[in-house]
Amino acid sequence: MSSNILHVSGGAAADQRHPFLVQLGERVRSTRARRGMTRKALALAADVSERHLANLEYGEGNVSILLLMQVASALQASAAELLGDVTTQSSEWLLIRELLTNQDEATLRRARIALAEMLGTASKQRGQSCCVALIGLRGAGKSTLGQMLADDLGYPFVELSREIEKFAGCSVSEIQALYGQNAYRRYERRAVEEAIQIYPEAVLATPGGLVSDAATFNLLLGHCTTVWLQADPEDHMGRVRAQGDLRPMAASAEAMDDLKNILKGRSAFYAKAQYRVNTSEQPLDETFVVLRATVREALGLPV
Ligand SMILES: Nc1ncnc2c1ncn2[C@@H]1O[C@H](COP(=O)(O)OP(=O)(O)OP(=O)(O)O)[C@@H](O)[C@H]1O
Ligand SMILES: O=C(O)C1=C[C@@H](O)[C@@H](O)[C@H](O)C1
Ligand SMILES: [Mg+2]
Repeated sequence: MSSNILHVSGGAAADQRHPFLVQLGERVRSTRARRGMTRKALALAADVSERHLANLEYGEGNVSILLLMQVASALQASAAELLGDVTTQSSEWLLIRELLTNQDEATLRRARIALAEMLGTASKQRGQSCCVALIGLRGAGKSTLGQMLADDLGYPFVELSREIEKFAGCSVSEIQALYGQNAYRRYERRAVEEAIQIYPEAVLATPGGLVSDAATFNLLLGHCTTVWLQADPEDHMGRVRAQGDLRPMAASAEAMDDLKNILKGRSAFYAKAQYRVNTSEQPLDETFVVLRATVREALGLPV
């Protein structure tokens, strides 16, 4: 349905209103009712005309983002609440959001860990898991150092990308090309679920993009001892290039900028790992010494 036929009112014409705008209007009305505000009072507080507000409430007219922000602010609600974000859809959700709003990162982290334990997405056992997951961007050294670490610990080494390819019966790039990114993420989730179920002790090399799926990453954080293998952008690029593989920066004239942006966008997620080892500070064998000591100490094994 085209969105330029929205200035209609009532009766059969109401059928032409876009369902999203109708629901948006209903949420504005119900939030206003919850706040005990008349339309007139809200219009005044939001500095919009009553006519405009009525259009919004009846889903007639494609409201501008700025006007929506004004209305949300006057209702002391978030724009997400008016837009119908899942985290605003019940009284419990709203109360939980309120509890977490304005908390610092450290408190939010404690809340996430407590929730994961309560909801069963974290391992029941307290302390460090013997399933060690290495995370980081492409070329961080997850496969190379992961195999070395597994050999040293006497644990199986699990390359999650290979597990994904086994489930799918084709390569990672074929999964992405043939079935799309969402299907790939489902395979990735399944590979993590199976690995943590099958192996009480293992070293997992994870795909670099895993952190972009919050549910899969929560699962990993809840069940594994996690290490972020960090590197400078130049090293990520140099190592990936040396392997003759330019994904995910292929076909980009500004490959380095892309890589830096990906790293910047993901760093806050990679940083949720319990430990981090900087692989750019020393050559491979010395990095392994640092990683080995970090993991052995975490697992309570002799260094
Ligand atoms: N200090 C170092 N730490 C880790 N790897 C290093 C270091 N110096 C050089 N390398 C080299 O960098 C490469 C890292 O590639 P590797 O395939 O292990 O990364 P990866 O994180 O598994 O990447 P991908 O996400 O593409 O699977 C290896 O060839 C390794 O020998
Ligand atoms: O860093 C990335 O975005 C990716 C890395 C690969 O391991 C795969 O996860 C996928 O090809 C995407
Ligand atoms: Mg690898």
